Amino acid sequence: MILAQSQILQCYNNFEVNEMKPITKKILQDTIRIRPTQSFKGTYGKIALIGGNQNFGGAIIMSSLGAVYAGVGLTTTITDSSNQSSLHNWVPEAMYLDYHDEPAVKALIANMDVINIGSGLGTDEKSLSLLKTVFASVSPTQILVVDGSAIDLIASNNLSLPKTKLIFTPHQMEWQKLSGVKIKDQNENTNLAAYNNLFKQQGSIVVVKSHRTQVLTPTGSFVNTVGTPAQATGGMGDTLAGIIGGFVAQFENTENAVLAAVYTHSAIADELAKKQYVVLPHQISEALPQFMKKNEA
Ligand SMILES: NC(=O)C1=CN([C@@H]2O[C@H](COP(=O)(O)OP(=O)(O)OC[C@H]3O[C@@H](n4cnc5c(N)ncnc54)[C@H](O)[C@@H]3O)[C@@H](O)[C@H]2O)[C@@H](O)CC1
Ligand SMILES: Nc1ncnc2c1ncn2[C@@H]1O[C@H](COP(=O)(O)OP(=O)(O)O)[C@@H](O)[C@H]1O
Ligand SMILES: [Mg+2]
Repeated sequence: MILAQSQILQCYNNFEVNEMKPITKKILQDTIRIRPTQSFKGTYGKIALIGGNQNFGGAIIMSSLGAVYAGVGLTTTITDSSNQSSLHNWVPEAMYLDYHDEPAVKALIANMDVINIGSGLGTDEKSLSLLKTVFASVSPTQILVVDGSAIDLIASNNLSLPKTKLIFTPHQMEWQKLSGVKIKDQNENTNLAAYNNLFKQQGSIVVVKSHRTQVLTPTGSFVNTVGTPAQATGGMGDTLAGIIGGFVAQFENTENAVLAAVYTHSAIADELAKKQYVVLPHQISEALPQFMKKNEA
């Protein structure tokens, strides 16, 4: 069978559309900016991170560490009161608010550039109520990073999504719940098809985490080229969510900021894994300022 030229072009175009582009080191120089002399903490964004129930306090602490060490100007951690002193031991730069005080939560998030929700949030009634409050409060100009338990809650309660800039960070099981694509069937084509059906139109970004994380955006799809099994430890995704929040709060192009955060998280792990059997999430955060300095442009 001989294809007409227009059909060949169509095949080529389809191929181009489905081919995921590699995320490489170049994304760092496209994203991480030398800081202007005339700036102050307000220049680098305000973030609130919501999560960490009595059992999963570590998750929101690791996430907060990621955001602060990524350089966001002001960070507030909204969590269960049992986590307050550990939070301040680990990261005194972060402010604290009790997540049971929903009127105060509403008032605070109104002033944020970025809100992260879900790391260690849990899936009980309290968690659901908080998620609904946040969904009802966010505005279209804010960025909402949705991780962990918040993804489970959306899927199991079939929640409708708020009209804001959404970034989802599911691991493969969470992506299965959110998209309906079973883990065994997840690949570049099925993930992209589900993304196009469910998330593309509203302009959301989805970070499907795995040993080679995919980033699906309205303008293209990308696959990470770095990362190590030394990262396979609890809290690694919580940390990534914090770094993503920190990058999108500071850097202008949201899509590039997400790609740069995904690359940075794994590239630091690769570096540490040259000398360590396992890389701990907090070590990645602590290495961020030096890594970002080396790669600013
Ligand atoms: N120190 C802490 O406080 C931690 C809290 N965490 C929080 O705990 C909550 C539940 O987390 P998870 O749903 O990850 O943990 P779970 O262990 O509750 O659930 C994950 C389930 O998905 C399955 N699964 C299949 N493929 C997977 C993949 N590629 N990656 C991960 N799981 C896969 C697992 O076998 C498991 O059954 C989240 O809010 C999370 O943020 C976790 O991040 C772990 C550390
Ligand atoms: N074998 C691996 N190679 C590279 N990266 C990995 C590997 N295993 C896990 N990761 C990374 O670790 C993180 C795990 O995320 P997640 O399961 O949400 O962790 P948690 O919820 O415990 O913080 C993701 O960023 C994923 O890409
Ligand atoms: Mg997770």
